[in-house]
Amino acid sequence: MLEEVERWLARRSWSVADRPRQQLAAAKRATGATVSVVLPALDEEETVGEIVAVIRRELMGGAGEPAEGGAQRPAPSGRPAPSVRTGPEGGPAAGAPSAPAPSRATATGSMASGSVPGAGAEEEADERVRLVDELVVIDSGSTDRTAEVAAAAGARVVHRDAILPRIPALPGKGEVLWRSLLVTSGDIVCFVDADLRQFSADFVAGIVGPLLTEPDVHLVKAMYDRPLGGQPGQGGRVTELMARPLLNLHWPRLAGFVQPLGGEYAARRSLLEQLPFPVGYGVELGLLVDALHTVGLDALAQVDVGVRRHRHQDGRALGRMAAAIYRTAQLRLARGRLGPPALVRPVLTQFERTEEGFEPRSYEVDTEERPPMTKIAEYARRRVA
Ligand SMILES: O=c1ccn([C@@H]2O[C@H](COP(=O)(O)OP(=O)(O)O[C@H]3O[C@H](CO)[C@@H](O)[C@H](O)[C@H]3O)[C@@H](O)[C@H]2O)c(=O)[nH]1
Ligand SMILES: O=C(O)[C@H](O)COP(=O)(O)O
Repeated sequence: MLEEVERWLARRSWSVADRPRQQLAAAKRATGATVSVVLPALDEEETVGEIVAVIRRELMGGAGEPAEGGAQRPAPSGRPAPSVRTGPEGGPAAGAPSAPAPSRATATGSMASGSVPGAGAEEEADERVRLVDELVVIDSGSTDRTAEVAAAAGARVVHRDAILPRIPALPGKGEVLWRSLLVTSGDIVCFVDADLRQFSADFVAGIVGPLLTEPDVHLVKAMYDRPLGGQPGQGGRVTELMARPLLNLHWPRLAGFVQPLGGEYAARRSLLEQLPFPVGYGVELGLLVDALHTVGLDALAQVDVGVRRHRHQDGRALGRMAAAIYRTAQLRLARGRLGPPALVRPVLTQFERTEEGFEPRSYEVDTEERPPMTKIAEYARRRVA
């Protein structure tokens, strides 16, 4: 792992528990920033309603329901506490150095020093938590009841074809994220997948938080454990098999992202409006690489929001997703969007959830090649003999 990435992990990886919602609400008032949440949705009638309801209830002042009390909420059990540890490269957890991993206090040091005036914890007891100003579901061409369910739960629903009709919509998730910028107005735009199960409002509060409290942060991705078939850490197959190797080898500065493909991320509109959006599943990798080149690594961050459960696609569908991601990378490489000079010995950094957080473990990538056997003297001699 690059030293720059180790430093970034210590500075720019947090846990949702680091920024209580009341503190975020105060920061939001102090800065006057507005927040839009966008849910791209293609046939998500089973899950979209619950996600909309949770966001409205917990982050939009309850929409008629009792407001959250002024006391800071205790962290529910299972809430992530630590963020990312910068540990030894390639070593097991037991081999961790005695030097302390970046603690939560370290990670939030800039907040503690009051980077946003008025963002202290002493807020009025009856302050409602209004972190989200608008919630929009962009219907990506659903044939099920996604639009009705989302509207009934309280979202504004906009069909992709109703946005910018001058340019006919192309299929794909990136297309609707791009179009969403035209029908939302928040200074901060927060994307959340509509297929999440057991959704927690921490997903939104976690990634919007640093954008409200850290003026130098421009894009924040969620990180989480991703179970698959009941097994922790086994989800995110395209992430592990395609995106992470691509990023490590071509953009090693982005190797510290635990979930580079995750669909939950928030960014300043001022950044998003400058970036091209791949229309399909390449959009996350494309935005990450282009954001790196536009605002630099220190303007990017990640926040641990717990566990992500979602609808899993089958292997063939993931193969098509992987191809789109590879193509997105290829286009950026062709445009000269390269990271620092290739590492002499390329490494792959993976992450493992431990009690302390996500622990990076780096492995050398096989890179040596043997010459054709005809170049080997012993082989030539053997043929003569
Ligand atoms: O044409 C589409 C396809 C998907 N979606 C929505 O986009 C979200 C994510 O799509 P999904 O098929 O569930 O993606 P995953 O298989 O979960 O893929 C992961 O990896 C992708 C590639 O980076 C990301 O886009 C996803 O957010 C991320 O969850 C869901 O709300 C979908 O309804 C659309 O709106 N339009
Ligand atoms: O992000 C990914 O890698 C894909 O969404 C696949 O995720 P899954 O393996 O958890 O289905």
